[in-house]
Amino acid sequence: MTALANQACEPCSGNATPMTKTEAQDALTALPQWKINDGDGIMKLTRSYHFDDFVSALAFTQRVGDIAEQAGHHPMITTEYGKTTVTWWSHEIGGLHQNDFILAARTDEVAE
Ligand SMILES: C[C@H](O)[C@H](O)[C@H]1CNC2=NC(N)=NC(=O)C2=N1
Repeated sequence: MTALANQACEPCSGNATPMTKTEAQDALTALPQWKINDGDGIMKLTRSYHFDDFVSALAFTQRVGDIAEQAGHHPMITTEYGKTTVTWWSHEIGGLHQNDFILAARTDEVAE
């Protein structure tokens, strides 16, 4: 498990400050396959994973769901034939928090 994936998540609290764009870009260096998009004005961390079929994409989706439930922090997941897209952000603060980067790293850990 990578150092980032092994970090403890902080409890989600509405009074945390969202990362600045610079802070998010810096944190992104630890997650080279991930992208930051803020098309709707909220910075989000996203990556697509490719699989041979729908069943594999769905099984990965469940593994990500297990990570989320364990952490109490949840992504948006789109699952289709051969592809699962995972997007992390912190709803309560309307942006990115270190928790999102930790959980993105944990997501990479369960992608076979
Ligand atoms: C009550 C519950 O713990 C909170 O609503 C959690 C649930 N999961 C969450 N997931 C994400 N990504 N952001 C949140 O702010 C969040 N809040």
